[in-house]
Amino acid sequence: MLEMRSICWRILCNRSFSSSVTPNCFPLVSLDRPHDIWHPPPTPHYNTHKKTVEIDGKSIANDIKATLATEVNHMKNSIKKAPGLGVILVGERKDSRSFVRIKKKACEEVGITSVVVNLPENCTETEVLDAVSALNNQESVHGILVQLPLPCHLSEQKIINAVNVEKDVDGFHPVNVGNLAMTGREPLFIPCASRGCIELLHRYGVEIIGRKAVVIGRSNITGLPTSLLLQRHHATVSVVHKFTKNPEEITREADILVSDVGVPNLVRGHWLKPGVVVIDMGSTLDSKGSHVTGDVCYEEAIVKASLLTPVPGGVGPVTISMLLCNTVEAAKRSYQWTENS
Ligand SMILES: NC(=O)C1=CN([C@@H]2O[C@H](COP(=O)(O)OP(=O)(O)OC[C@H]3O[C@@H](n4cnc5c(N)ncnc54)[C@H](OP(=O)(O)O)[C@@H]3O)[C@@H](O)[C@H]2O)C=CC1
Ligand SMILES: Nc1nc(=O)c2c([nH]1)NC[C@@H]1CN(c3ccc(C(=O)N[C@@H](CCC(=O)O)C(=O)O)cc3)C=[N+]21
Repeated sequence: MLEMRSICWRILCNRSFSSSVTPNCFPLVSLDRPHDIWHPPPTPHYNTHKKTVEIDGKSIANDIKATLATEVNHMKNSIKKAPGLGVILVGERKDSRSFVRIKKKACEEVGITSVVVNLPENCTETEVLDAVSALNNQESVHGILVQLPLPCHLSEQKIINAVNVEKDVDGFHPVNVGNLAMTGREPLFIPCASRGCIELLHRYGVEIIGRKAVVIGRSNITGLPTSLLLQRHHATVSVVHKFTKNPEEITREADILVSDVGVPNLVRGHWLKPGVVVIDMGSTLDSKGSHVTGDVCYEEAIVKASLLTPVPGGVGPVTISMLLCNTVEAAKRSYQWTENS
């Protein structure tokens, strides 16, 4: 038996948690706290047969969504309010439209109200800022997401800065990122893909403390927050980017490898140490918009890694469920409502 306490779970349930090690029964895991360091089971279930285990992100996401649906239902019965997500989508990019569709459907599944503001590709920055401001002021909207990337003529920086920090469910506002980076500070929201990555590691019994983690990519939305969050969970983190020389020499050292690049098959078998845990966050949609590919060469990784996320069906669905968590947490904070109130 392992005892695992997480702030997030305590907020959800106001009790500590004890469970046997199965991937589908873990509580949600949030940031580390001095007294909430999670200790892994002595014999992780995933590598007992020395065979690579594929991480089932879909079933974890379903599990999280079921928990959230119950909670949202309680909230509706108790205060007659539902959590609300506002999404701003600019332009016609196929991948962005597809991601927004997925997010909207996931909201429906758990009872979160969602509103999508569609703006044309050639809209002005003022129009986007006005849309952000309208959502900031809308009481029924607790979370705001501006789908990225934005067309080049719009300042992503200005627009993200305009989102109310308390509604920043993407966790991209500099105040939230700064608080994630600084020891002793707590962001209101952790970026969904990074939070999803830690969630998967915890649910599969992967020890993070003291392990060597390598993150490929350093973008504001995935690589950077993932490396910060892994550090907060006490991994020793190296970051690889476009200018890194001989990246495979660095990745071969990794106990945990996270790839956040968007280049299919960048990570080859000889980049991996035998037994490594691989989290493939890459998600590249083909030109027809029908097939998504990760960064890791799956056929080569499956014979080297101990644990591997597939694409699709790995970290992607968990990222979406983390967005739902962040939105429910935002609504709870806004109404000062807990399961026990
Ligand atoms: N599954 C999920 O939940 C999510 C998936 N994604 C996916 O993750 C991927 C990355 O997204 P995003 O971070 O927005 O992309 P960006 O293009 O913003 O960032 C890519 C990063 O990869 C680095 N990079 C590019 N080429 C190489 C290379 N050859 N070797 C090493 N590093 C390289 C860049 O380095 P440099 O900084 O030097 O330019 C940069 O830091 C995309 O496929 C996206 O769809 C994103 C969010 C969530
Ligand atoms: N403001 C903002 N927030 C984001 O979180 C954000 C963003 N902009 N821009 C783009 C990236 C990308 N991203 C993904 C989320 C889910 C999947 C996902 O669910 N993928 C499925 C497959 C999806 C499919 O089949 O099309 C899977 O891996 O199984 C992928 C990628 C979030 N992003």
